Amino acid sequence: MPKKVAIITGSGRGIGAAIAKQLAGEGYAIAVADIDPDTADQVANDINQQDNQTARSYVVDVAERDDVFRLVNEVVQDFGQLDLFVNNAGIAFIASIVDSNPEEVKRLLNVNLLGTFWGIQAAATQFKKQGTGGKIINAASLASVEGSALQGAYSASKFAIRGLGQSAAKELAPDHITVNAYDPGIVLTPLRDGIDETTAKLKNTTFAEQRQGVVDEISLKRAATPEDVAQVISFLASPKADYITGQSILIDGGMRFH
Ligand SMILES: NC(=O)C1=CN([C@@H]2O[C@H](COP(=O)(O)OP(=O)(O)OC[C@H]3O[C@@H](n4cnc5c(N)ncnc54)[C@H](O)[C@@H]3O)[C@@H](O)[C@H]2O)C=CC1
Ligand SMILES: CC(=O)C(C)=O
Repeated sequence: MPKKVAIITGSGRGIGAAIAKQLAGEGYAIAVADIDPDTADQVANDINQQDNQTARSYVVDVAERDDVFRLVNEVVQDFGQLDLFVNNAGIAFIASIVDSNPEEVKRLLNVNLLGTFWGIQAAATQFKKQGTGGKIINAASLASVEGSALQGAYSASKFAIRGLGQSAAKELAPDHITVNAYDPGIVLTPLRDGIDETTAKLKNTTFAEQRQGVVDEISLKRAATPEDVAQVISFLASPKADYITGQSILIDGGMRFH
């Protein structure tokens, strides 16, 4: 039986790399798609070195609609089909709304929000063409349920991704396409390190103190690993989640309840 095929954007490192490795271990052929060709190659090589695991690397800037459609076409040419699209790529910066640089704001919205929009559009177009149904999973965030100071653009992008996912879930259900999201809290990745480094500078404190302050807010008293998050994507991608759509799952160790 041919392997199911998954595209994971932003899978050259961090949460995306953990998702790629988790799903490869579960039998998916993986398209490791990232703007950084070197890290994408590295993750694909790591996967291919495991017994019976398959991956290929692809370069994509998710902010570019043509790039995202080209990615889907290339993956279908290489692997014959598409079953799962994970819109994981995302960027963040820390600044007050008043001080936010307009170019940085536009780039963030282009990558996080429009990148997810194009991903849904390209994946759903392919699923409809195949007539197979499919699964789309989007990276939202704890920042999609509660805004934080110094994360205005980021929070706006993540709230919007949740709304977009709900609309897509309703529109695509007749084609047996489910659309869900994951809402991590604090995950130990380069993106989170960047947030804590900048926040520490702005608050005139150390990185260690800033990080500890954040971890103190987590009921489980530890930040998540990328592998913690990948377990939830594994569930959402599996047949166990066939009857779940339009949902967003908090993975924050009990920081917020709603
Ligand atoms: N780390 C955390 O604490 C949290 C992360 N998230 C979300 O999870 C997702 C993954 O985050 P991390 O792994 O922490 O980030 P990361 O910065 O460690 O990794 C992101 C990956 O995306 C790639 N990327 C960036 N822009 C891209 C573009 N335009 N096109 C294609 N690839 C691009 C980067 O090259 C990198 O490999 C993001 O959407 C982020 O907003 C959500 C909540 C918390
Ligand atoms: C990076 C991120 O999504 C949070 C919640 O800080």
